[in-house]
Amino acid sequence: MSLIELNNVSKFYGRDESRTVALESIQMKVEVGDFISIMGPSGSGKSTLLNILGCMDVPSVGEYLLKGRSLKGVDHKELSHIRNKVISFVFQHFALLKNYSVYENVELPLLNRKLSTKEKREKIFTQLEKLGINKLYKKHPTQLSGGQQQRVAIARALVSDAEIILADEPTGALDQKTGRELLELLSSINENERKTIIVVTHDDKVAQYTRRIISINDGRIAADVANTENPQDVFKNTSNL
Ligand SMILES: Nc1ncnc2c1ncn2[C@@H]1O[C@H](COP(=O)(O)OP(=O)(O)OP(=O)(O)O)[C@@H](O)[C@H]1O
Repeated sequence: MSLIELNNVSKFYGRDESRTVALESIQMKVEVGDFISIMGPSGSGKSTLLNILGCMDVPSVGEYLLKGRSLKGVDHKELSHIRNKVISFVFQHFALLKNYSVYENVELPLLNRKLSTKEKREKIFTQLEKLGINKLYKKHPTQLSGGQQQRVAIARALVSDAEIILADEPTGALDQKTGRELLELLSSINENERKTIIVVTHDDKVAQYTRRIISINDGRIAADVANTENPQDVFKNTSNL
């Protein structure tokens, strides 16, 4: 059984003459531990696909199966409950709350959990230490570099123990070196913690860090290939990310 399965999924926006076909007949399986990039030109449907994979949006046609369970007909409230339990998001512009400290930002996914303050604190510091930002716990996002902010966003994604991390252009707002460090971090989280990671990117070099590359064009899957390149080789002779 696959972690996620999309069966013949299409997504339309608008009606009649203004109708846009954002995705058409997508057939796709995501397995536990996959590290996938979704690539394609602007407007090809990458964000729409990520939103559907992340249960932020529902298909117009077709079926979404999560661990074998069809989410057809599941209401908004339950969908958001499932999403909060299983899926975490990392965004290009970090999406941190700027009036909250680093600690409070990472705490957000735990607010509805029945955990003691001590248990929460342990969970939060475990992630902050793993990402090398524990000393920054009192700071606010505006006091941090882009790379540090993205690490906070990753700590927040990991603290909930969600199995799937979806990242939309996670290195888009970072300089090359910081972007590479972040991708190495995601690779190690994928390998060491068996988190399933799906990254949307328009950047070939970002995709080279992942182990499976799905290309979409005009809302259709144009290619779905295993990536056998070793990122270390890809980057040996280039500083371009
Ligand atoms: N809310 C919406 N209403 C109407 N059309 C939409 C909406 N969202 C996306 N679209 C259209 O659906 C198609 C796919 O858009 P999508 O944002 O998924 O592409 P993308 O590959 O993520 O693009 P980009 O790389 O520019 O972010 C585009 O033609 C877009 O104009």
